[in-house]
Amino acid sequence: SSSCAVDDRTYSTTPLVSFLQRLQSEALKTLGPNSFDPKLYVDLPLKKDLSLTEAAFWKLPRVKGIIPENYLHRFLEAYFGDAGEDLVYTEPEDFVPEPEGFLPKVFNPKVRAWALEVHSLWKNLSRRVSDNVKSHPERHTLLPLPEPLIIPGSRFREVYYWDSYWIIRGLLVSKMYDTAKAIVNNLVWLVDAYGHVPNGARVYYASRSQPPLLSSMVMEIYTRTGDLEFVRKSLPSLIKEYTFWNSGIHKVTIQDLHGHKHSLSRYYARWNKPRPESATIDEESASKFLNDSDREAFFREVASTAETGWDFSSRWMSNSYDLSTLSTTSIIPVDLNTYLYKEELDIAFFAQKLGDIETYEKFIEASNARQFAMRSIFWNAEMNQWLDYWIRSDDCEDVHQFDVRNQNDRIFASNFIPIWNWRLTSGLGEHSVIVERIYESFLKSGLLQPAGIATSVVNNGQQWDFPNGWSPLQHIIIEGLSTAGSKASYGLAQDIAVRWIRTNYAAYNTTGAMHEKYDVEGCGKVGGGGEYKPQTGFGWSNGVLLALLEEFGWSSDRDIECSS
Ligand SMILES: OC[C@H]1O[C@H](O[C@H]2O[C@H](CO)[C@@H](O)[C@H](O)[C@H]2O)[C@H](O)[C@@H](O)[C@@H]1O
Repeated sequence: SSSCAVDDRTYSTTPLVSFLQRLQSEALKTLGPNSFDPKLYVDLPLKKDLSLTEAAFWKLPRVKGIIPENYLHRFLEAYFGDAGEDLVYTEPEDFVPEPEGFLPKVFNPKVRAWALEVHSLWKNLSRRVSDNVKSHPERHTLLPLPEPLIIPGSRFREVYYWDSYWIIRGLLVSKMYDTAKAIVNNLVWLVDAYGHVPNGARVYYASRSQPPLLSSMVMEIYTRTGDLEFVRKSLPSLIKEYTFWNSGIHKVTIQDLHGHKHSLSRYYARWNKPRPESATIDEESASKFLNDSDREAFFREVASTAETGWDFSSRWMSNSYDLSTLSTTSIIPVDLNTYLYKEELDIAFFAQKLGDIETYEKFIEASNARQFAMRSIFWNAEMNQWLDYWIRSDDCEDVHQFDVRNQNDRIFASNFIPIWNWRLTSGLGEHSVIVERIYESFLKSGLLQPAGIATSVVNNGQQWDFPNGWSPLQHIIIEGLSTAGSKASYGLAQDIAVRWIRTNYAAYNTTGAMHEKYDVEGCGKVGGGGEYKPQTGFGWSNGVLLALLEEFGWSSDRDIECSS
């Protein structure tokens, strides 16, 4: 990690989070590591004031420094509600069992019945913040979002930033426009409160964000509903969020070989301690660091990696098999800049619709500059992929000098994320030729597997690596391939969608659930690896499934079962 002097101010933690983290660490000593989920403890709502709770905690007996299990259980019961209790179930008002015009291209009766079941899962995932949080915010780590919301599911019992984009894509297929707008209104509320959208709607997530897709959410909703008033209300927050990503520690300047200076963005959390939701794990991972400043630098990389949404992945490690080599803050990521490019175009579009020509022109100019920057810094014409750029850890200049050897030529699904917006290929050559090259490069990459697109080609046990496939990455690449304007790449998009839908279906039949991630080596296999047990529910997988079924349909004579 970098030893350069940077603005390393961090968020301060709250007394409640510090206490719950202490409880988490004591609970681990009592209960042991088997099936221990550290996040549970920082999600516990207090029944009484913190001072009373803390006083009772310190009075608990300890045997050889450990709280006996029966005492711990009694204490938890007396002083805390259940994790997740501060969110209450609420039936979405715009839910109907079979919306009019639902999935008109899905004819196969089995697939239709299943899609309707997945559609009905929105009801399971629908919540609102309980009144207790509003009356006693200091007893909860949950943030008091004003409107109804949809959670990813299982241990992810609160709103997540980038998950919400695919949840909204699915809600739009389900014609649940009000629920989709409520999600955006909540995120806008968060931008107004924090200046950015936190990773998730818990106070312990506030020091970092997640991949910025807020403008994309507004765009999808606008495209479906034409609601310009909704755009007008959201636009100031989109601009505020844009500033967060393009200033201060998130902004990096790099000079190319022709002397052009480019501004690009990176992930960078304002946090240099263990992540509260995984503090026991982070403490353990940091045990090899002997001095405080190395530990702090490592914790900063861990939190910044959580900001990427890809936590954790060899993509952020200089040694693919060693988590302690995380270097996220020294990496300029292809996907983040693709999302920001889109944000610039979206803001320009909205501003033009609203007659704000000055903002329109400013954001068109910004998008042109980022397009040029991405072409100059990320594009690799030999591989026909966009590669993350690594800033050397000893390069402390304000302006970094481009060196092609600092492009990371390892293979990740993110190397193809820019195809989500084909305007990013302008200046690279004739469109049809570039499409063909990228298409070939993707086919040769090793990412395409029997059940979908792998996240990387390295199997190191991390969850954002091989053999896991994640719905958001399938969706972006499929959408990119399908909009390239080439028959072959549309065919490939459809082929990947069919593989993904089949694997989701097979796993749903055997497990009764939609999953957070899948193992793409074989049809019907669910994902694994990482620091927590695989989760079900699952917001973004449901959203992507519905969006793919809407785009590609399913004919009555196409089998849904895994093909042998
Ligand atoms: O508790 C560990 C980490 O869990 C989250 O990350 C994973 O789940 C999120 C919700 O589906 C998803 O947005 C993220 O991409 C996943 O890696 C959380 O976002 C992390 O910040 C947290 O440390």
